[in-house]
Amino acid sequence: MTHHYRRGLRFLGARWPVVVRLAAWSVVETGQTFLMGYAPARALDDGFLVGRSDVGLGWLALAALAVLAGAYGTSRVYRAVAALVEPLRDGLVRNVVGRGVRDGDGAALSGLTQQVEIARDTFAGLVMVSRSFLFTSAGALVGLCSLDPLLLLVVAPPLAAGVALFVVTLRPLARRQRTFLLADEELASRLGVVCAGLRDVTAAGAEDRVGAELGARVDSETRAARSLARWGVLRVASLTVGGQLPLVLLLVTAPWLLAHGVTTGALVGALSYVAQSLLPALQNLVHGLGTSGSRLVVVLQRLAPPAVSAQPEGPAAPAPPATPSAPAALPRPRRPRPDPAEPAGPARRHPSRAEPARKDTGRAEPARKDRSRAGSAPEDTNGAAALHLAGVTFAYGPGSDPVIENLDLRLPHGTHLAVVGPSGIGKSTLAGLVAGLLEPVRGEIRVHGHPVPGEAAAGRRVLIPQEAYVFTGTLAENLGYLRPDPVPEAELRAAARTVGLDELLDRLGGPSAEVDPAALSAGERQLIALTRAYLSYAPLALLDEATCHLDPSAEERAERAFAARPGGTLVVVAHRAGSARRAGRVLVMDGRCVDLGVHEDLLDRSSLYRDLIGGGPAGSQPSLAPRDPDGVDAVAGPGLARDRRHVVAHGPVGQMEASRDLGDGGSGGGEGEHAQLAPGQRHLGRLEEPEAQ
Ligand SMILES: Nc1ncnc2c1ncn2[C@@H]1O[C@H](COP(=O)(O)OP(=O)(O)OP(=O)(O)O)[C@@H](O)[C@H]1O
Repeated sequence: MTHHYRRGLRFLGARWPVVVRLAAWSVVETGQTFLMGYAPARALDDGFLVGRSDVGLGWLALAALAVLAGAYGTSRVYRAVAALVEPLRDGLVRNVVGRGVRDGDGAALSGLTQQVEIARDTFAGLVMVSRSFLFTSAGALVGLCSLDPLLLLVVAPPLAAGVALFVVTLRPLARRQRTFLLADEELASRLGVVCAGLRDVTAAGAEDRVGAELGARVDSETRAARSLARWGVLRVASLTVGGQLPLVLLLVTAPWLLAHGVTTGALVGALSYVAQSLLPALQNLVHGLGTSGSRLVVVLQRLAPPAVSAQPEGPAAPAPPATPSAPAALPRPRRPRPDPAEPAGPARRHPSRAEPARKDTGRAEPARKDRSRAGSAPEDTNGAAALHLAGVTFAYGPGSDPVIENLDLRLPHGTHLAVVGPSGIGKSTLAGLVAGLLEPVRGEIRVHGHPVPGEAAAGRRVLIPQEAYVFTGTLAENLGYLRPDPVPEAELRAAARTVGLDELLDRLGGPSAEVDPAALSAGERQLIALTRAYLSYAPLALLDEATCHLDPSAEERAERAFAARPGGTLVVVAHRAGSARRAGRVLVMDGRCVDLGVHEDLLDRSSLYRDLIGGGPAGSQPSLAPRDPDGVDAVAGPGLARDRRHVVAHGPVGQMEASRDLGDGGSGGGEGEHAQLAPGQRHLGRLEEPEAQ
């Protein structure tokens, strides 16, 4: 900080003519301070108290003239201050613009020029308050002395003690003020970054980490504020001792002063000096220097050329942020950093609003570059299913009804499962549970034998939600986002062709074309998200209405692409009937009941499924989402998969418990078992798919 004081003195020294002009006009301004106490004293003693009203009025008129002269002086003072402050501003602007042009950082430049304005205003304020205190106290002390030196004896010691106390506390207080300011700015800038990137935070499952980081910053600001407040008490004490104690002393010692020749007028004049000049000037000094001084130091430190910028003082002082407009930010999408993918706590968010499990897919197992090996998963527990839910129960709150209750589900590698059910029944919740975005209250979920949540499981599944996440960057960056290694262009183009992104890829100008997410349609964003997931090494793909903005043929192409991924397993939260018909298995969710089967069988036995699929002209693509405006009532089209190999289902908890015994005996799966069911009747037992497809 001393460095800044020295620079400040050098700055003032180089402009001594302006400083002299400022002092001269301050003297004119101070004339009114002197007369503020002296004139009433003379008006009383020489005028009104001795019956000479004309003299009294004359002194008062002189005081009024002094106020006018003082006002003129003040206006000239402002000009002189401007002449002092503007060069500072010009110098700072030259400095930051030079840096901005050199570094080519426009955002930082705009932030810094804003700070230059703050520096200029703060500096002007400082010049005004310190100058005002200097000249006001000089005028008042000279006035007191001319009235009676005894008055000086009463007023000067506490004033000196107050100023001394203030000076002593100035540095520690400024340091704390600075720490607080930095903590406050840092918190504000981090909040700015986090708020703008909430989507990314959710996408990365980083709420806990970001929350903890922000919490630590809030705590650090609170600590800084407390420490500042403690030192602020001393500042108030200096004000009390220097400004208010003289008033009290003047009143208490009044009899003694009068007995020692001080006149009534002089006493009134002294009170006027203290109450109207010294106290306000001291107040301004204490508040102005204490607050603006440290603010100026902080801002100057930031604006100073790096070579001369001082290190923050004090052990608790955090490093200043890079700039307010370009703070050290969250990982930017263009240069993604691996993030912990698995949220640790219980249910926190709606999965359909979440983003794909990002880098976790590749990061968990970076060596697995061979797509054909993805499904074989050599590290997986022997014989493990692609997805296994055992007794999974989930509720959104401790007092809420479970959305999913005691669900068992086992999908072998290569399964293509469609999940259907009325709106709000829990399809996205199921996807969120498998994706590790939500944590079951009870039960266990495993992906390729690895527990969810867990890093190994995170590396083996990818969730594509309805809201496709596309960021500003090149198409290749967007598409390769879930891959730890660079994606060869040929592979990228092949994936785009398979999923149905090729047309957009060509239209945008190839993989290196910049993507403006706002300029894309929702369907185009979905195609990008789908291709990105397709390119990932995660063998289990969860499509949660991820194709709802595509037309039926584009949806079919994308789903078939995922279903055909070697070793890949596909779970589709179906948006249209076509998705259910295409899938090898369909899971019908109906509150606490679920029903698992093949499309044809479900049509036979599940009235809910029939309702969801609807009845209409053959070949149409009815929507499974009742709220979907595109939904058309239609019968399931031709070409249905007539796979009746296996159907098992379970009912509500009680029934299921009872049925397990039953089911264990009879759930070997197969047509015979299914044939025993009347249409629409639920088959009670454990939800399980045979390993063989
Ligand atoms: N974050 C949340 N907090 C509390 N309740 C939630 C939350 N997200 C979903 N729910 C509730 O959980 C139930 C299941 O929601 P979910 O989104 O899983 O249904 P869905 O079958 O996917 O519906 P849709 O087809 O409309 O997307 C609904 O009643 C929903 O209101």
